[in-house]
Amino acid sequence: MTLYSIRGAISVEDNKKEDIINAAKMLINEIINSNNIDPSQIVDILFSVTKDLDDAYPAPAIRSLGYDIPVMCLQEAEVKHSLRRCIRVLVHIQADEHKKIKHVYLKKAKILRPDISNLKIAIDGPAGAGKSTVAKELAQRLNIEYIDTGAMYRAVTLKLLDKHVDFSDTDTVVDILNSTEIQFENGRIYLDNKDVTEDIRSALVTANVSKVASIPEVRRILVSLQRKIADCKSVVMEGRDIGTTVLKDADLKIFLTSSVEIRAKRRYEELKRKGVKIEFSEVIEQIKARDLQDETREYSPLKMADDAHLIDASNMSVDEVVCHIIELLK
Ligand SMILES: Nc1ncnc2c1ncn2[C@@H]1O[C@H](COP(=O)(O)OP(=O)(O)OP(=O)(O)O)[C@@H](O)[C@H]1O
Ligand SMILES: Nc1ccn([C@H]2C[C@H](O)[C@@H](COP(=O)(O)O)O2)c(=O)n1
Repeated sequence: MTLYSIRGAISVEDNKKEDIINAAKMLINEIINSNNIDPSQIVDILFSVTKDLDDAYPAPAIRSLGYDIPVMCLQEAEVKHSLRRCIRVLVHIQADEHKKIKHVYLKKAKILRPDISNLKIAIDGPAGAGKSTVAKELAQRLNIEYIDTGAMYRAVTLKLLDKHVDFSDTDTVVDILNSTEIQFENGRIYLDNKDVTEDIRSALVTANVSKVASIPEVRRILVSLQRKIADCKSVVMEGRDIGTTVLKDADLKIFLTSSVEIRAKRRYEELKRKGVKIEFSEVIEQIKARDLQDETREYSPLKMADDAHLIDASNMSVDEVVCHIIELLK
């Protein structure tokens, strides 16, 4: 017999008896199911609750599930800025067989262990809104993966341009896509095993990517790949249709924007820093043209998901935006 410890946590909507009991039940059921436990293997259960949950103890959830297991409830240590309305649990089990333990974090409590909780954050918005800057920083702070879906459309565009493919020749576009490999590694993007991180930012790719991104077959293939990437790990994924199409069930959806003048100014300054010679008027026209094409395409256009949080970052620093998103996660 081996003794195993399983950790878990769940957030509770309101400080109401029913919500507390239901959340505790959901947490225990998920721990049992995802660890393939026979309830007779459970030795004891220790719950802790944050101070703001005082309408009921979570312990009755165990009895209402029909289990006769020793249970204890404690108050969690109060720590500044920590997750509110949260039930944490420690479950001890004894088993003859070897078990690979899965700790379970549900709802907003995923923020307690983003590394293991399949947390999905979707960030959408128009061109130059700061999506990649914010998504990268957020992913780094949460220690989870950052996926730039725009880079995937750019990589496909680069390949089609290199092969001089007519974008309206759908059969050839699909054939090429089906034999294309796109991978992210250490912040770099690889197209058929070649590092194309810089090449996909060229003016030619930028001018053509919206056209390629409006081809339904291209979107279908890339959306499926994006879902596969997010399937078994925590991600911050950014693009144009993440909240509306790719990750409809995301834990948090952000629609990030700024005025078109501010977006153009920031992009213009960025290009100047990189030594690119371009007029401000051209940058603003490019941004407007890309927005128009992304917003008006027939298939999966850029739009805010109904359940997304709107953030206008016109007067916010990157740090302010990231901190605001972390607060929304709690
Ligand atoms: N809140 C902010 N304050 C100041 N500068 C910002 C802010 N957010 C982003 N930037 C700057 O604006 C520029 C555009 O940001 P970024 O490339 O992240 O936008 P994006 O939405 O990913 O753009 P695209 O859709 O074209 O890929 C960058 O130079 C970035 O450093
Ligand atoms: N999920 C996505 C991501 C990107 N696109 C399109 C829209 C852009 O014009 C282009 C490049 O994106 P960027 O690198 O500028 O973020 O790709 C999309 O349609 N859907």
